[in-house]
Amino acid sequence: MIKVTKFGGSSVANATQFKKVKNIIDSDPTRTVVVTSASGKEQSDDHKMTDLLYLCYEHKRYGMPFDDLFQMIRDKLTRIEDELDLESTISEDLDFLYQKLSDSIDIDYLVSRGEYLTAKLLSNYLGFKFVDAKDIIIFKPNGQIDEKRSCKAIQNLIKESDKIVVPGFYGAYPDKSIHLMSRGGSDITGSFLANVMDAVCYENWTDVSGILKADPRIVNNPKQIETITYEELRELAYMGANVIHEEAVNPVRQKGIPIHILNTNDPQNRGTVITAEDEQEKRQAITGITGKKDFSIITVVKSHMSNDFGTIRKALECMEKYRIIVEHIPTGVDSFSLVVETAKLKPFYYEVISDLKASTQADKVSVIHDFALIAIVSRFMKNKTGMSGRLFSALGEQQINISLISQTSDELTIIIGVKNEDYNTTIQTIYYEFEGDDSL
Ligand SMILES: Nc1ncnc2c1ncn2[C@@H]1O[C@H](COP(=O)(O)OP(=O)(O)O)[C@@H](O)[C@H]1O
Ligand SMILES: N[C@@H](CC(=O)OP(=O)(O)O)C(=O)O
Repeated sequence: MIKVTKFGGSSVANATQFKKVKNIIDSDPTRTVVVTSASGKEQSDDHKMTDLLYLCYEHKRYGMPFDDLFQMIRDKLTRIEDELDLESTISEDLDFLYQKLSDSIDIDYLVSRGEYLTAKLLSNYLGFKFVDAKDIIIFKPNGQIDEKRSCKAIQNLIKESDKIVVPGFYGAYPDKSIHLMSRGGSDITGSFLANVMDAVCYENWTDVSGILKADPRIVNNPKQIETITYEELRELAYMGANVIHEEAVNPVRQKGIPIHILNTNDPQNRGTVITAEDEQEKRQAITGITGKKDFSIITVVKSHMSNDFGTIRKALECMEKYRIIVEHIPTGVDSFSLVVETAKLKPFYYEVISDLKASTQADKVSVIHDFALIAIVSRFMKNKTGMSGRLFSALGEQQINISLISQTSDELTIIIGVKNEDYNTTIQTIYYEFEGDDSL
C-alpha cells in the first residue's frame, strides 16, 4: 500500500518546516513516495524560490546584475542544509548553477532547479532515494505528459518497496531537455505518480487545513470544506482556488484515488477529502466561492448579425490563431462578447482587434479591461430555487454592478463578472449572505 505525499513550497520553506515534513512521513510507513515543490515563502513578504529563479533569468536577459537575487536563493538553501546538519553538498550544486547562469542557460532548466535542489535536500534529510523527474516524467512534443513512456520509465526505475523523493513541476522531453509545467504544477506530478503507482490516496500537504469555502486572504477565517467531488474541485481550482492545480484532478480521478488536502502546520486536522461521490448526507447549498481578476471583455457589434451564419465561429477562429482561451461568450441580438484573460490578450492586442474586425466584418469592436470573474460552485444548487435572487439582491444592496452572468445547464457553477475593484467586496458579500443561514 502506497500513499503519494506532495508537499507545497510553504511546507519546505525553512528547516522548521522540513522537520514537520519528516514527522508527517515518519508517522505513516505507507508514505513512501514524496513529491516536493521548490522552497516557498516563510512569511507573506518573503519570495518563492521559483519567482527568484524567474527573476534571475530576466535580469540576465536584460544584462542586469543578478548576484543579489542568486544570493537570496543560496542563503535559503544553505541555511536549511546547515540547520538540519546535513552533509554539505548544496554549495557545489549552486556554484555549478551560477556558472551556467553566467554563461548561458535555458529558462526551464534554471527554474526547475528550485524543485531539484529542494528535493535533494529533502531526500538527504528523510534518508529516501532521490529520483530526478527528468527520468520519469516524459513529455510529448506538444508539452503534454507522455503517459506511456513515463509509465514505462517509472516501472523501470522505481520498485514498489522504494522510498523516494521526486521534484515536482518539471520533466523532460525524450532528448532529456527539461520542460516546466504551468505554475503550481507539482500538484500534477504528485497526481500522475499516484495514478501510475496505484496509490491508495494522494495527499497534498499545504499551509491551510484543506480547501476553504473562500480564499482566506479575502474572507476572515472561512469555513473548511470537509468533502467535495472531483468535478467541484476542478471548477473551484480552475476559477481561482489555487490551493491545488486543476489539472491535478484527472490523473487520480481516472483510478478513483481520493485526494486529501492537509495542513503541514496542523497535521491532525482532517482537511478536505475529494472523491467521485460525496458520501456526506447533509450538504450545504454552496460548496465554495472563488474567483480571478484581470479579464478583458471584447465586444463585437454587427447589425443584422442574428441573420448571419458563422460570425461567432470566425471570432473564435481568430482567438484560436493567437492561442487565447475564451472563457465566456455572452450574446445579444446584434452583438456578442468574448471574455478573455487580459494577460493573454495584451501581447497581441492590436493584431487581435483588427483581425476580429476584418474576419467578422463587424461594425465595431470595443474592449474594456479590469474585470474579475467570480464563481459560486455547488452540485447541490441544481433545482434549488431562489439562490440567484438572493445573490443578486445582496450584491445590489452593496451597489456592486454585475457585468456578466453565466450558468451552465448542469447548474454546478454560477459565474458573475464585476469590476476588479469590487472583487473582494463581492466575495465577502456572497460569503456572508449565505453563511448566515448555513447555506454555506
Ligand atoms: N479556497 C481556498 N482554500 C484554501 N486556500 C486557498 C483558497 N483560495 C486561495 N487559497 C490560498 O492557497 C494557498 C495554498 O496554495 P499555495 O500557496 O500554492 O501553497 P503551497 O505552497 O502549499 O503549494 C493558501 O495559503 C491560501 O492563501
Ligand atoms: N514551484 C512551482 C511549482 C509548484 O507547484 O509550487 P507550489 O506547490 O509551491 O504552489 C511554482 O511556484 O509554481
